[in-house]
Amino acid sequence: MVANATTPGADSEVGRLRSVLLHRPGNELRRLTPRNNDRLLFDGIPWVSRAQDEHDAFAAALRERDVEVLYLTDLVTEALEVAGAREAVVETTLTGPSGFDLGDTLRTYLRSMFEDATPEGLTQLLTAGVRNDEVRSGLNRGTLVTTLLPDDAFLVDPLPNLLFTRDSSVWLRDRVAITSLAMPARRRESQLTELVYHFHPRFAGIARMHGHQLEHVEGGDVLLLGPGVIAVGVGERTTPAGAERLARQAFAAGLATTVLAVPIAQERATMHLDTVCTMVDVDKVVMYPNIADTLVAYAVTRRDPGSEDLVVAPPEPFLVAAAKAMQIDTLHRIDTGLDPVTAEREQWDDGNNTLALAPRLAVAYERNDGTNARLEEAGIEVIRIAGSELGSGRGGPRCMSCPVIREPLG
Ligand SMILES: NC(=O)NCCC[C@H](N)C(=O)O
Repeated sequence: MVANATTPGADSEVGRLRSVLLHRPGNELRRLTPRNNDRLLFDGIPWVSRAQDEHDAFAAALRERDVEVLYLTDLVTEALEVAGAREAVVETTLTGPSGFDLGDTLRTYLRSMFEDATPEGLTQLLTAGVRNDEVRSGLNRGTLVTTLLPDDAFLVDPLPNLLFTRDSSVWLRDRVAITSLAMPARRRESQLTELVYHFHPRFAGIARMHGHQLEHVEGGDVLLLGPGVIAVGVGERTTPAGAERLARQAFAAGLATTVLAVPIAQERATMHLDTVCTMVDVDKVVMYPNIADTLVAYAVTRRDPGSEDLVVAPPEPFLVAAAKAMQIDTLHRIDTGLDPVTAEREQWDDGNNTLALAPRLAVAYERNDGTNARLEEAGIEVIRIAGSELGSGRGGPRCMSCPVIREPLG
């Protein structure tokens, strides 16, 4: 089954976007302070109401182009109404690695707090987290844990990076892969996407793959280059083992014939493949030129249909390997900037991180003048959005969106 206007699924980066999952920034951003922002993966302290305005304008630009906007927190709240959902998420939040530092008394207290909350209230607790000083007064005698932890210790971490819905799930044709996020500050995010895709009635019967407890894969590293061709960045966030398992699963489910494993430098500027390269047309990418000549891909295929054995080809220049796998003559590259300094500045500000709404129609941050001009010279219509506050988390329009329905390319 391939996506049509109503069936969830996406099999390309540029097919007409019909439905998208976003997260409107909320109280979880109000948790950021100069002492925790590095650990929580923000480069500064965003002005929250302005970030919300910018995000609302992003959502409005999508709706104007007939894209349905789904909000993650609405889906979580609705999923929590379904029998079994609350118990499942309370368990994954308070036990196992996420609840390791709580101790039994506090865990019991938080469990009853979570069980008594309304669905909206529980969504708030799960997204904005819980600070020590918020519960200490409610506990009669306190616990050793609440007594010894500082006031501002998080008993349940806030999730400011929920803003980047791209990373915690990814649709591959008619299946959704629940990802496994590498950074401790983001690991709980895919407990929420798991909750939504498991329990929300809208996704009943949808096949799920990968899994939040498996090897690390993040959606920002996964690019659906064309029918049957998936590129997977391998670096800070997606491990070689994560890419290998995703490739195996994609082959087994008939979702791909070639997976391109693309090593990227393990550093913040290149945390995901979509920070250096996104598609803006069926045969065009906007790409960070400073690495364009050194980026390589290892084409991974199956030895033969039905076989578990993978064949890994020697590395080739990324654009060459991609064009070959996509069976096109050339995958054209539009550079982020003409000179290396502009290119580096605009790559940092997510000039490469565009969201295609259709072939040759892309949403981009307005601040990247050079890149946007070059996109337009290349025949791409650019929908500019403000991102001064949104960008403080280091992610652009692609990072902030998870396509749920894209029409197949005609
Ligand atoms: N796909 C993306 O590149 N997402 C951006 C994620 C930014 C977030 N602050 C992070 O460090 O994970």
